[in-house]
Amino acid sequence: MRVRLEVPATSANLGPGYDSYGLALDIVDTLSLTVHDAAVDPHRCVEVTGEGAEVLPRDGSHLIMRIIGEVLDSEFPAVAAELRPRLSLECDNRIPHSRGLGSSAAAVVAGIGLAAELGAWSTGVELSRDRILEIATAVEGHPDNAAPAIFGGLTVSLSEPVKSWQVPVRTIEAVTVLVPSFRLDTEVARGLIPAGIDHAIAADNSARAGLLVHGMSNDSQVLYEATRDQLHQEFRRGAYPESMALVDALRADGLPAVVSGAGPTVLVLAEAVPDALVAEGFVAQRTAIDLGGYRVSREI
Ligand SMILES: Nc1ncnc2c1ncn2[C@@H]1O[C@H](COP(=O)(O)OP(=O)(O)O)[C@@H](O)[C@H]1O
Ligand SMILES: N[C@@H](CCOP(=O)(O)O)C(=O)O
Repeated sequence: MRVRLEVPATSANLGPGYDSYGLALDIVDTLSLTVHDAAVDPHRCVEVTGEGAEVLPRDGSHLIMRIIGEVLDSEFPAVAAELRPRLSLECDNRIPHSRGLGSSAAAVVAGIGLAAELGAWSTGVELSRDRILEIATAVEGHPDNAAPAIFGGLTVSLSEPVKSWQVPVRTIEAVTVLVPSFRLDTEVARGLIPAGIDHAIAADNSARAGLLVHGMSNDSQVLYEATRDQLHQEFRRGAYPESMALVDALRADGLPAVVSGAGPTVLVLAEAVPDALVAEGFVAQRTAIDLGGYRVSREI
């Protein structure tokens, strides 16, 4: 028995929607989980091609394998001990790591989705996508990447209680990501956010977050005003100065540019960016919006 799963990259925040807004992108990791007849070598149960192939572990400490094991234990305890030693995983990774494109959320969602499919096959019990979001949010600490990876499109999510809604995207079909070669660990970037925030800033961000929904659904002309943020990007400027310089230059040219997630990738809510504006060290890529979230299928 084999389960195949494709999971999209995601861009969180979109400017004003810190820890709540996210967009699924057509940059996809493909995973294949095999259930063998007998136990496999636990030190060599994972194969990786593409992003991270040189550094990711090949044993049960691999993030996706670890999540599969934890979800089998917690959600499908009757079959977990019998299944876990017989699993091997193949990963074909396309989502860049530590660039603000939701690679860790994609890995976590993939692990839960694979475990859910395996659990359903062996017990008949289905995990809903809402439950998968709850589990992924508990692991990630925020729902904004996991929600679009699960449901697709543009999502607005709450952390308490964990809940997410899809917002129809009608004004744009694709966006541009400008991906640098340098990395920033999301945990490090989260450590730069202050605990409290000025009331006027919160009010301004709230207005722009509402406007962003209007911009994505009805009127792309408002996307420039809608994407200004004061909740997170400025506090992190010192951690990604090149990205903020690029955001500033793109915005000076009238483009709705923001830092993607915790950075350092820059996201522009437009299908193209003039070549002259692409700063050295960044690679511009047009990417369609993924509308369905992760896809899973069984091969028996
Ligand atoms: N497909 C994957 N398989 C295994 N580990 C992964 C995968 N994707 C991400 N990770 C882990 O997550 C780390 C990146 O997480 P993070 O700093 O949150 O960045 P991102 O913004 O890309 O989510 C990687 O260095 C790696 O340890
Ligand atoms: N809201 C989070 C989003 C992190 O996204 P990632 O793709 O950088 O992991 C934050 O801004 O910290």
